[in-house]
Amino acid sequence: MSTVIRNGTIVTADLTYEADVLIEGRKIAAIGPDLSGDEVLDASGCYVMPGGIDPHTHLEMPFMGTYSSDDFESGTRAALAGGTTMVVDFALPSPGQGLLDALKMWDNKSTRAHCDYSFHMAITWWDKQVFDEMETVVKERGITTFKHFMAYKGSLMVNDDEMFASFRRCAELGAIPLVHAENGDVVAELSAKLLAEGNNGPEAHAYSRPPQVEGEATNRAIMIADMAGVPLYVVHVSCEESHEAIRRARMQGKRVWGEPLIQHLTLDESEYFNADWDHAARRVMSPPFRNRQHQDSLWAGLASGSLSCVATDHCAFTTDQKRYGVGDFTKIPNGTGGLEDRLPMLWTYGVGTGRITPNEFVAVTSTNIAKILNVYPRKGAVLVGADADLVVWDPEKTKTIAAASQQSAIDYNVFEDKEVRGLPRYTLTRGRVAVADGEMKPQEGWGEFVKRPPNGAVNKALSSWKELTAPRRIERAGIPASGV
Ligand SMILES: NC(=O)NCCC(=O)O
Ligand SMILES: [Zn+2]
Ligand SMILES: [Zn+2]
Repeated sequence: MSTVIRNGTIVTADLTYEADVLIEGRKIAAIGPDLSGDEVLDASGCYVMPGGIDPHTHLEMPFMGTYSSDDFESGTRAALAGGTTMVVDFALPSPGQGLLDALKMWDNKSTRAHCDYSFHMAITWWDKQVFDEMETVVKERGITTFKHFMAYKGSLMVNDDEMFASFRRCAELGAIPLVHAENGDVVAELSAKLLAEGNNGPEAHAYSRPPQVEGEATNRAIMIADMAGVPLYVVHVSCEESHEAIRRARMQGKRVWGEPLIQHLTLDESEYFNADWDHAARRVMSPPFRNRQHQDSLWAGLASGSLSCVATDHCAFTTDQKRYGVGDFTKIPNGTGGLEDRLPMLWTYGVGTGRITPNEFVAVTSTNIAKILNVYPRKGAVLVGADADLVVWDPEKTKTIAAASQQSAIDYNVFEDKEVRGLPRYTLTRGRVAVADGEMKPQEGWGEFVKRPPNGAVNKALSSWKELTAPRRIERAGIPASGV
């Protein structure tokens, strides 16, 4: 069975050109003029792009006394509806739980996925078992990224000594550490003070996490990674202070990537001042939404290349779940949705306004992360031999975002009423048409786990450089090396 995508304009991270795409089975078999196949998809007036890769989701995540409400079934269905064909979720051991044990739980949940997926592994505690199991996670399971929470004191947070030890282990294994960069100690102090002063509404969540807590933690993680000799990926960069630390590090030759979210790019802190408690609480996430200046900084980072990937951190809680925090903002489950809306929102507010080009759009939604995760060009590419994870993008198609018509299982949408221009005409997952003109054709269980090889090009280059510039003993006549 073959499929040909006809009459479209291919847009990749570096090229725009007219050609047909022939798919045989799960792969792209040919690219060129006048191709034919058993099934024809008309792409007239459309762009043919690599499907989106969302590197940051929390599907059915146990968190703050509950579970996020989108699981791998509804979450990946939402992804495909919006043109995303691969998600990377976080396997999260509870403190004291082994990494391999936690992975079994994520293996079970993910059997329902409609599109391909991979995992990051979180390091939530530290001892010899974790150190040892990291090797199996990388070498046998093909999971080469390890997340560290510098916030959520008392639950997921790790301290600097644990982070340094884990970063060094990542360096040895050719893996990449990720950080949620907020100073958890300061957040805990500020939260207690705000509550004591009677500030218990959702807006106090934002007051408890000012940009400084993010800037400080980002800079600290960058320096720790540099001392450990490992690249670093900073998730959900929301403010200039954090972006500044990343920008500076990159200019110094440090290997650091920053990931803003579509929510921080397009929604601002005024959401928390809404008189409706539910409206504000539904938007509580960490880091919180910021002001216009921070948003401008993030957009500039995407255009200039100092920020690399746009994600969602999709972690969706219903209104009822958010209400656990009535009277105490620290109990509002942290997280927002966005899987279905990331591409249309970024196209509308990024390409539609001229802040980024269509090629930059492909880079930040797909190709850059495929390279960072070392799965390029199998994913993130329109090339012969690549997986046929594709989106046929209609730049003129419009809709008004509404919870009533979304795939996500929750009862609201943080982008409610936003008008978007630019939507999938078709979404293909490994050659299978999962969305056709707004009609969903999902297949539960179609999604496959994507194993990733360690030691990508950046890890290799950085370890060579660190080895070359490592401190060396000065030989002195009559002084033995052992010190005896
Ligand atoms: N971001 C957020 O508020 N919730 C999801 C967990 C995390 O990434 O911190
Ligand atoms: Zn986080
Ligand atoms: Zn997250």
